[in-house]
Amino acid sequence: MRNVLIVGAGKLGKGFIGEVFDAAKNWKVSFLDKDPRVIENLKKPEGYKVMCCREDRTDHRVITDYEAFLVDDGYSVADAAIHADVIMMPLYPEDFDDAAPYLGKIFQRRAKENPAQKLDIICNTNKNHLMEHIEEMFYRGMENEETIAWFKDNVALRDSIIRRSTIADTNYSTDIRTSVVASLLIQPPLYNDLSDVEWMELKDNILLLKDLKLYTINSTHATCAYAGYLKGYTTVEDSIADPEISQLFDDVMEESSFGLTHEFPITKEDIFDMCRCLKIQTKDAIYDQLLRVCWDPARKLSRNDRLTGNAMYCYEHGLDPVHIMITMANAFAYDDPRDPVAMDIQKKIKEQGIEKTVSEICSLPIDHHITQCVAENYRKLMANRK
Ligand SMILES: NC(=O)c1ccc[n+]([C@@H]2O[C@H](COP(=O)([O-])OP(=O)(O)OC[C@H]3O[C@@H](n4cnc5c(N)ncnc54)[C@H](O)[C@@H]3O)[C@@H](O)[C@H]2O)c1
Ligand SMILES: O=P(O)(O)OC[C@@H](O)[C@@H](O)[C@H](O)[C@H](O)CO
Repeated sequence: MRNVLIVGAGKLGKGFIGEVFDAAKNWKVSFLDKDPRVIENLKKPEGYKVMCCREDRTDHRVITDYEAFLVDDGYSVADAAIHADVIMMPLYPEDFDDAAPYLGKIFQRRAKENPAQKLDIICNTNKNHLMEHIEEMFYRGMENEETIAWFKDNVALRDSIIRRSTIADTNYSTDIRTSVVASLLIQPPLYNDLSDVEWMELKDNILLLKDLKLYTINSTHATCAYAGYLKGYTTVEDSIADPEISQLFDDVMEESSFGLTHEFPITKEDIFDMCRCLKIQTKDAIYDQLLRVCWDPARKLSRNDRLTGNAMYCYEHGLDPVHIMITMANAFAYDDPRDPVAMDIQKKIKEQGIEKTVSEICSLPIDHHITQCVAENYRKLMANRK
């Protein structure tokens, strides 16, 4: 048996990563999470359920054979971390600032007790250009140069690209749905062979491909989600069935393709290849929640993320990103009270006005064409919403 430790046992951790390693049979799966509700639920004898929606069939999987650890001061996960062959980290970007130093501390023991076993750490976020920061966060937890030297010689810290949606009502839910249509693309090389784990694929050029994915799959996903929210829909499926939103989706994809093909040495075929999964219909719908896809609009609107980053590539290469800027305005109008970041943006708009808020959240000058157009779109949208 080989050992995988999954750090972050929320929707993706349980519903995608945990499920595929469990299905691979010769892996012992352990989970680590900081939320006591996640661990309490995972420790129940009935385990957790995943509805795996494939193109031709739906598998109803029940996963029971694993260990689950809470992040605690006693480091109860230490043994699992010291003997892991692979550590998967399906976390939000900001969570690495706690999770990596926590593991870094445990690695001080691993470097002494189990130095020869090679380790792969695979990060699972939608944020690009984050790996140097994550590496620094690991070192922050290590108090001596020997552990850092051991880490550099024996650990492959890698990024990945996630191309599937995995849904549940909460991160601690044990009833999860996942769309099984595309592999996890992992930056090579790894020390361990993952070829027995379905949906894991080594892929070169992850840095470029991650921008490509974020600026197509995620920009259109966000487009659909913010427009859908404003029309009162609650799922991606209902939203995309609306002809107006479907047209906006296509228009944003066109603009994204223009920006990417002008910024990078890639072709429309590369984009089509990455986005092939968007065209695959699963036999049963997963009912992807708009709340999850809209979640944290400040990150999604930040300078190098799926909306502003995309709009800037178009702008810099001479195309006015009219439809991406509609989506950006929709994101500023998104005001679901369950989303604290959206609430924070609404407060900023009230206090300092839309232009300053767009400039601040998107890190663009206040007199920039994109700032001005997004603010204008927002004003029109709000006038019609009254
Ligand atoms: N769910 C999806 O469909 C999906 C798809 C693509 C990418 N992603 C990305 O995957 C990551 C996880 O998303 P998710 O939907 O599973 O979120 P989630 O909120 O369901 O799960 C995240 C889990 O991480 C745990 N966590 C946070 N900090 C931790 C720490 N320091 N130590 C241990 N556990 C910690 C949380 O308690 C939570 O249970 C995000 O970066 C997201 O953008 C998700
Ligand atoms: O996870 P986020 O918040 O960055 O983005 C929400 C969704 O767009 C995202 O999770 C997708 O479902 C996923 O990237 C699969 O394409």
